[in-house]
Amino acid sequence: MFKVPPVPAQRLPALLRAMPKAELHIHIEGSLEPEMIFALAQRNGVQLPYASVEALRSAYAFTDLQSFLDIYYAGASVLLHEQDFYDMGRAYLARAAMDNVAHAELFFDPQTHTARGVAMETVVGGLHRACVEARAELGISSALILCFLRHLSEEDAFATLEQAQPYLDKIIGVGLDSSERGHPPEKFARVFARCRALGLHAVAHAGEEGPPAYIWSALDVLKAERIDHGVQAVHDALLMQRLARERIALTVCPLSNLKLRVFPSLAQHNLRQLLDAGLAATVNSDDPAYFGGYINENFTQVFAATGLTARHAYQLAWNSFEASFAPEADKRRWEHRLKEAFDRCYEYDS
Ligand code: HPA
Ligand SMILES: [Zn+2]
Repeated sequence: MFKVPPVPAQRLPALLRAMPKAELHIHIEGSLEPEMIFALAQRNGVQLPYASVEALRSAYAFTDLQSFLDIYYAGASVLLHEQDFYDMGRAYLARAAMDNVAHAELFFDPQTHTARGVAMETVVGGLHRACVEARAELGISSALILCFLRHLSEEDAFATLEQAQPYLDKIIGVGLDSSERGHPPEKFARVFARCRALGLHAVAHAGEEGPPAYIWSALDVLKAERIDHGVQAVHDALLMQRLARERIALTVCPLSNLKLRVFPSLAQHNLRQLLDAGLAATVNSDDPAYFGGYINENFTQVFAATGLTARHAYQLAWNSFEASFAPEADKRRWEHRLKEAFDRCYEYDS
């Protein structure tokens, strides 16, 4: 293992920003900034229940996951055309490249769009074009993960998979998101089995607000390869041992957890506990336009609040590459760049 050099505390934020990293938990609809929501509403003739960008932004005061989801789905209603999905994806990838994201795996929620009459082809086509062009023009690698909305039925999820069949070459995997409580992973056992048989990777949100039992069933029933959030695992010692032993990555989202009141303050976030227990945790932004920061902001704020060190930073970035679904050769290249960033750490200014 690479020996992480000592990094003076004042240089740590600059190192966090400069180090290459992968983002594995970003809902692309959650990257829609209020300005873009208004611009798309105007372009598409969609009426919004907010008078201005400021009025919309001031509605971003959440008390839990559901209070966020209500406004998040309303924001996504301005997306109608292939170009809209392209613009949204491209804007996120440009922003992520500025944060030295080498690779991003983008969640998208097709049911939010197909329910409004938008075709699957429009959604996947626009997002895929953004990924292809961003790689060529910005050098950022990316991939798409189709998420099923867990508050909807198994039947609806199967219909969505059916609609996605012609575009499976543009999708690396499936996920499970939306309202967690009352919608356990086992509700989607058969859909996930079908997806895995089709060669798709599987991930699932579990243990954000829901109990450790949902993490167990995401692993055992859905065969999820990563757990999105997973922070409630600390309440189950046996589960913690399993996650550590099997190196199952948790895609942790500190600012999301703060804004949705999963933790009362960032200082009380359990990221350090997860890392120190040997879990393959990563840092991600979840829905950056809604939660007050992109990935680097998540890194710098959670490090400042919890006293994480350069050794943790290296581990988090390394975990993000290891846990990604990218080709092994890409992972090795990014991990080499990561080491170089740490070797140059004396160059970074606070
Ligand atoms: O954090 C989240 N949890 C569940 N569903 C979501 N959809 C967007 N963000 C989230
Ligand atoms: Zn999420």
